Amino acid sequence: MPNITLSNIQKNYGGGSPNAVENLNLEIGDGEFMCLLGPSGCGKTTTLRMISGLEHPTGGKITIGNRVVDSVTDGVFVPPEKRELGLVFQSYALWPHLTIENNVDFGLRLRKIPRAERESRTTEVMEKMGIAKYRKRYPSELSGGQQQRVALARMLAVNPGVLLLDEPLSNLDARLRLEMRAELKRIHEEFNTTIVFVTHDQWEAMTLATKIGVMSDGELQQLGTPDEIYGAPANRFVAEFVGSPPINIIQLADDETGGLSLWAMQFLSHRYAKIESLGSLGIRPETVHVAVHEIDVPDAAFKARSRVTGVLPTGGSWIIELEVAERKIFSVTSELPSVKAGEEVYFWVRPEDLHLFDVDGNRAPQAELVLSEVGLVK
Ligand SMILES: Nc1ncnc2c1ncn2[C@@H]1O[C@H](COP(=O)(O)OP(=O)(O)OP(=O)(O)O)[C@@H](O)[C@H]1O
Repeated sequence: MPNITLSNIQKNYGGGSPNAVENLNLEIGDGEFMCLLGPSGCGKTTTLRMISGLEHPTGGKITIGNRVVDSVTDGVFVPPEKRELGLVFQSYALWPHLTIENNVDFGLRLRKIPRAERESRTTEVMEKMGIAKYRKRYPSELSGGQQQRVALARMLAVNPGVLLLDEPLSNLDARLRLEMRAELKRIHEEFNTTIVFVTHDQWEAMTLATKIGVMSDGELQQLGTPDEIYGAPANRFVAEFVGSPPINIIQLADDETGGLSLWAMQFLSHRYAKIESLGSLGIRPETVHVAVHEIDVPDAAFKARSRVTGVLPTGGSWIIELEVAERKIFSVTSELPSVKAGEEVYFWVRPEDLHLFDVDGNRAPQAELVLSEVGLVK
């Protein structure tokens, strides 16, 4: 199955608008489940449509396998139907006048596949997708989730090497979404298909992807595995976009934020000499520990005295809201908290759990390394 390579891809829709996609370089490997993740308007759909050939880039080159399918400088453009890709968009239009079986069969007919082969292929895919029992029904007689599965089956029947999916689960309720996510993951494993999936839903991306490309304002912010994106965000945008509840950010070198910023700077300057190059400190809520007594806090930890202002059950876990020097810090725990609103406590964080960003908001890995090494030495 082919690799897809985007080199310096740019897209401008004209009319004086800014570039919808800017200097995008992306390599999608064989068998990859790549999620393009980002807020509304960041250029995800435009990118997917350029891969499919539904949209023309205004700069750069796209290669699928060994074939250049788009090259602005060389004037190459391969139309969508010649790219051998499967497409499913938010609205997964099925043919209303055709039965489910004929909808699934549709692409095979177009390709003039012999009847016996068509029948066996259609049956196989419908059985795998759990829709064989609806084969004689019409789309209007199925639920949204069932129709979604028919749309996927129709695509899988022609066995495309690559599936391009644009928010294909956005119309489903929470339970069906979950089921369909599991279904997609299964399809990916079973059919060994390369999948490019567009979503603004971080959970969807984290649960499905082998690689995530986080986009903002037409630019790729980070490309990495879900663990890399979550555990080592390349900049503050990625850190704040991924994670729920969101990462706590403490702005450094800003006297007006008061005590917490100052304590953070003191803590960091004891361990990391070049404090002036740092701009902010990020702390994921699940790494914020709460202790009633100072003695329970490890020596090397970053700690601050705080007050519990709320304990919020979320079903299976709790968010503890803490206030320190007029700032809110959120902690998440899966164990029933022993603290109550109004109590004075310490919150503490292991040095290796601190995310450091420079003044431009980019991750400062060297500083983190120094910090965690020094931090562990008592
Ligand atoms: N056909 C078009 N003509 C002009 N501008 C467009 C067109 N399609 C998209 N844009 C603009 O390009 C930018 C990127 O849009 P795109 O649809 O790729 O974003 P997205 O990340 O997929 O957003 P969403 O999640 O809302 O679908 C936006 O500013 C959008 O307004």
